[in-house]
Amino acid sequence: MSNTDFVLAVEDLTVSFDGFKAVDSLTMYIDKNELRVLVGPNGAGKTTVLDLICGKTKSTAGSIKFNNTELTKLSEHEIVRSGVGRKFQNPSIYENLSVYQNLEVSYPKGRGVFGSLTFKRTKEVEDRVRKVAEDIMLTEFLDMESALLSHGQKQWLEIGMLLMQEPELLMLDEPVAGMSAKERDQTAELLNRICQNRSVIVIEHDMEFVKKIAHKVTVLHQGKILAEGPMEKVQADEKVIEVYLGH
Ligand SMILES: Nc1ncnc2c1ncn2[C@@H]1O[C@H](COP(=O)(O)OP(=O)(O)OP(=O)(O)O)[C@@H](O)[C@H]1O
Repeated sequence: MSNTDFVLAVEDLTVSFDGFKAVDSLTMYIDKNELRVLVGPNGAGKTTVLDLICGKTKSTAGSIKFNNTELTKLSEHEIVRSGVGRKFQNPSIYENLSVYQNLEVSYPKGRGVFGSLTFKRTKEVEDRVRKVAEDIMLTEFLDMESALLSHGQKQWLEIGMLLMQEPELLMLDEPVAGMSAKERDQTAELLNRICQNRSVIVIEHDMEFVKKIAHKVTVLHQGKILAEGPMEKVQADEKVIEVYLGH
């Protein structure tokens, strides 16, 4: 299979911090419309992998190809523009704006100083806002000030703000942290819905949640892949059991 069959092809990716390899010769391929979950004990390198993909951290060696474009040579900004969206753990929404406005300002043309000055609410933007609001279950809250949303709804809004840019690859770091059981179920449905049109990489510790969303799971340990495959296979893997039970 050539690299062009994958949305994302990570090959021999390594990053050293003062000689310590946080990610060590990692090779991983993500398919179109795949939902991949990265799991692993604390310090395994999960966040660093996402930092490398979005350009926040520069690699020491190796390659990251997104639709066959080499990302390791691009700036964070260029990576976003090429179609990679990243959500960090803490929501960064504009609390004093309505849900509608938060989505609206995230529309690519409305971005930047020049963009916001010349920005007009067009039908295209409005249609996108409404579609995204539906995807993130916030249609009824479009006019509400975002500060008044629940913690879970704020997380969904931030996912929505990323969806406004129609990323082909979306990366989420522990999206259900702090959510209620019901919100977790709803988030699983949300993710299953949005990966129909894009690839998604999620870092997650909650194994019940992982089971509900993962097409495939990659287990990281000390910067390397310990196991990879469907959840049932990975859960039964002796190396994985060993690492998780800490023997
Ligand atoms: N900028 C940095 N400088 C030095 N060391 C770093 C840096 N970023 C990460 N590390 C180290 O790399 C290792 C991997 O960290 P990382 O945050 O990627 O792990 P993780 O799997 O996401 O863990 P957690 O589940 O706790 O978030 C850790 O030992 C961490 O201390």
